[in-house]
Amino acid sequence: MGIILNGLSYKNILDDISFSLSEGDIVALIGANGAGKTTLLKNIMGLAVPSSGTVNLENSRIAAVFQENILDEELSVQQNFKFRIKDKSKYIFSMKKLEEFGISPKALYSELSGGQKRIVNYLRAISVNPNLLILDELTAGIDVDIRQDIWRDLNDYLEKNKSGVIFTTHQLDEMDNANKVLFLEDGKVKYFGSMFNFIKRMPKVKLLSKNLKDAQYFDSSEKAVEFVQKSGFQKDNFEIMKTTYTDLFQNMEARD
Ligand SMILES: Nc1ncnc2c1ncn2[C@@H]1O[C@H](COP(=O)(O)OP(=O)(O)OP(=O)(O)O)[C@@H](O)[C@H]1O
Repeated sequence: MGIILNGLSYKNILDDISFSLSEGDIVALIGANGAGKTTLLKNIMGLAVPSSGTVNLENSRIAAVFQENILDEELSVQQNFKFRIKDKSKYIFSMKKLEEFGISPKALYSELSGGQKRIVNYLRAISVNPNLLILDELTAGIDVDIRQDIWRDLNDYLEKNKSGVIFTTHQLDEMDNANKVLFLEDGKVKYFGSMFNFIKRMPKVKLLSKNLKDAQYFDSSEKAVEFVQKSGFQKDNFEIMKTTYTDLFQNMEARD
């Protein structure tokens, strides 16, 4: 399994995107609203044709979950799966998973909540045993405990199948699951590389103060304290805290 993108551009949305992934890579595709994440995934899937550049998928069996629902609304969940999964053991496995997630196989797909539909879409995707999963906002609008259940299940699948994954999310804590980060800004790659380096290059602490318009970022608490002392901030007028993924993300966007 592998993906190689070479200079992919799409209309005026994506600009000269190149990166490659290999087996077992779990990539967090992040970026602000409208950065081009979904458009990139659709180009990879062949649902949109690049204006220039190439997408090379080597021995990849891809399954995707996009934000739109693609199963038949008027059928039950069970009927939807029966139509799509020919292998009996995979079908039984999917039925078991549905029950683990508390979803009745007999329920009409149209009557499920938005979150339940996404779980069903995810289970349908893994039922075909893909070695590349494309997950666009899989956990959007899903309660935190169910999100954790989905990630536990997905990590279990990945461990057993050595599949690659590209997932988008606005829940930046989900980046913990990734080993690589692809950060898009205005359709361009702002960062592509290991999660480890992504975190390493970012500041460790942030300083908030009524005296500052924006948060200030520092490589160490000592440097933040030095700044506070130099600026003469009063004790109750500032706060120094550890950076979170949200800070990393905002800080990268604010750069250049
Ligand atoms: N079918 C389309 N035709 C024209 N423009 C489109 C189309 N789909 C998306 N766009 C535009 O392309 C840009 C990128 O959209 P895209 O949905 O890929 O962003 P995104 O990063 O996935 O955003 P979000 O986080 O909000 O889902 C946006 O400016 C959007 O308006």
